[in-house]
Amino acid sequence: MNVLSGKGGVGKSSITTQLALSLSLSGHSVGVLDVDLTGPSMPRMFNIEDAKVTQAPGGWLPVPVHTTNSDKGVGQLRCMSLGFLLRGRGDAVVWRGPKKTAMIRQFLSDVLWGEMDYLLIDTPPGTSDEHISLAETLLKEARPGQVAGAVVVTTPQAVATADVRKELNFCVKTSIPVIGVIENMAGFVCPNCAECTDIFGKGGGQVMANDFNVPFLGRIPIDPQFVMLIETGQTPEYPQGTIINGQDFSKALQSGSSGSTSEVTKDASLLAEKYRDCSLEPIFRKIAQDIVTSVG
Ligand SMILES: Nc1ncnc2c1ncn2[C@@H]1O[C@H](COP(=O)(O)OP(=O)(O)OP(=O)(O)O)[C@@H](O)[C@H]1O
Ligand code: SF4
Repeated sequence: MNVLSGKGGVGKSSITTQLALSLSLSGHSVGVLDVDLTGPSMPRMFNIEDAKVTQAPGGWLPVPVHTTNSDKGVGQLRCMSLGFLLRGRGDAVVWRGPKKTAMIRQFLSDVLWGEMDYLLIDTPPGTSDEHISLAETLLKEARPGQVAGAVVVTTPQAVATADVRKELNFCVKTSIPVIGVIENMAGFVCPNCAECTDIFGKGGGQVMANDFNVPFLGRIPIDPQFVMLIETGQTPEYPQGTIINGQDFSKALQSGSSGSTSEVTKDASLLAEKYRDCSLEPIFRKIAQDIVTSVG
């Protein structure tokens, strides 16, 4: 599935990482392909910036992020990003359209994913060359039923939703099925009392989903602890008595996990363990389950 938005900074990459973690923690084999060639952020978000991609006969081997063993099965998460091929962290890609298109084609055809239940593709904002190339290649090379579709991310305000409407029109024009719309940054979770306030308004995502007759997958609030987790890999720490969506997160922190039955194997990234202590985890888990049900 493809995570898209017409607007930058709405949280596509963060949502891609969290959906990928939710899916792998529930026993699926997941690949994450970062085709944001001008600003690849997956290596940073998964805390695997120093990893190197290995060239094997027949293609590139993606970077393993983590493996989980649970009653639901063995979940694996692997990632491929241009970021691994750039020499330094700050290096930027200044290629023109045809070179970008060629690289995306190569990413889609030359990565040896192995067994995989879901491939999540994180795209740059807009409806640029990358998107058209990606849509064309995906639709041309996929077997019937293999392209699940696009998850479109928006924020609640009107401006974001206007840009995101263009993205939905793009999906209609290029015949990419839309799995659903996610409204991110929907309200702010206060770090003191966990009260959620709708600072950017409310409901733009739901209205847009209704207008395009596509499913609305859910609202994700702003949680400063989530920024810490994503940007620095730091464990979320909620004050005593923090109840979010009916779950006591301060208690979860004391016990070291939020009650999930799955165990992270020794080689697993700490990120997966920390992720389970974040208030947004139950929301992402529900959205991931709904996506699995909808795409099969
Ligand atoms: N629900 C949320 N709560 C708190 N912070 C968030 C949330 N969603 C995203 N962020 C933060 O917002 C910033 C932008 O998010 P992200 O990089 O995922 O957006 P993007 O749409 O992928 O951006 P780009 O258009 O640059 O690719 C990041 O610092 C991220 O940690
Ligand atoms: S939500 Fe409550 S605790 Fe949080 S900043 Fe506002 S008044 Fe203070």
